[in-house]
Amino acid sequence: MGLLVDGKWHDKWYDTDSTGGRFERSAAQFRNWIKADPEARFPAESGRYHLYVSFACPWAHRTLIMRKLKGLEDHITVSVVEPLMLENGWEFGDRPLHDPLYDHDYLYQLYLSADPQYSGRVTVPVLWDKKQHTIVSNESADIIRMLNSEFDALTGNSHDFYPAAQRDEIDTINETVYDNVNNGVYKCGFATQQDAYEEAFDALFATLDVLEERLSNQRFLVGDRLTEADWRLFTTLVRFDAVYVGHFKTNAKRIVDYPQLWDYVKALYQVEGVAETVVMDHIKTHYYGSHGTINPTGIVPKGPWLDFTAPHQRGEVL
Ligand SMILES: N[C@@H](CCC(=O)N[C@@H](CS)C(=O)NCC(=O)O)C(=O)O
Repeated sequence: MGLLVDGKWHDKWYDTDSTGGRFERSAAQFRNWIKADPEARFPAESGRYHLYVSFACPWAHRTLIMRKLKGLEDHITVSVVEPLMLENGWEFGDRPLHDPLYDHDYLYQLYLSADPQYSGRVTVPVLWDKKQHTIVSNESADIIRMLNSEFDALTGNSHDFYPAAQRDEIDTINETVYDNVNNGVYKCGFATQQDAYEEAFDALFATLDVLEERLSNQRFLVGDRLTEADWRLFTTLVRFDAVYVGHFKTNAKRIVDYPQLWDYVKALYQVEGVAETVVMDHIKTHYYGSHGTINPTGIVPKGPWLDFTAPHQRGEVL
């Protein structure tokens, strides 16, 4: 685990000394947009863009799901890094976990080719432009919106996961889910002081209780149709019992203990194409094996046994 400073790699864990033991996620720095407009700097074109992801990462996972649901598999190529993130950060390996574009050993080399003086964390997902050899975006929240709308003319796929009429509601729920759940589990797991951990833990379970209640009255987070808000929540829920409960100490309850949330996560898992984006082996190997300060032995627990394919009650989903 490390970061680049003025173009040089440093092997360094997150700094929580200056924040009272609290983990604070830094903002993504490449924030360009692919546009449907052919005159744009990054126009939507088939075969031009590549997604670098980790199967372990919940943020990258959103982009894989959106690529799948928007029928973009023939238009945007993808490659997957090694599950372990160690002293050199994300690494490429032997096929199929190699870098198919440049044969780099480490993801930070890709960041350096986009910006030789880059300072910051080297994160997945990365949306890469093969034509200009640069990073379009390393912010998953932006990437899923581009995939949702900008390639529709190419694919003819008009599923809209961010419909105009629901945007305010989606943005509002996203904010709570991001702070307290998506990032909330990391705030628990990476806290280095008791009060910082407990604060994040309380906010996480208070929010899960609210979501459980909300899902007892409606099928999805925003009314009756699936939106990006659901996919953003899903990638955390699907990792929760297998990883966060133990590794990040988020153990007040498991997702299987919440009847609505468990039903909901199964329903989303069973949407066509989604199951193959959930690679539990990479997920468990990554978390338990990459964070030496949290799990020094690197032992990966064998359980739990979760059946996301069991029947659910949420009706037809997509
Ligand atoms: N804001 C980014 C966050 C991505 C992120 O933090 N990814 C993690 C993997 S789950 C990562 O690559 N971390 C490496 C690091 O922090 O050094 C997004 O949503 O795309």
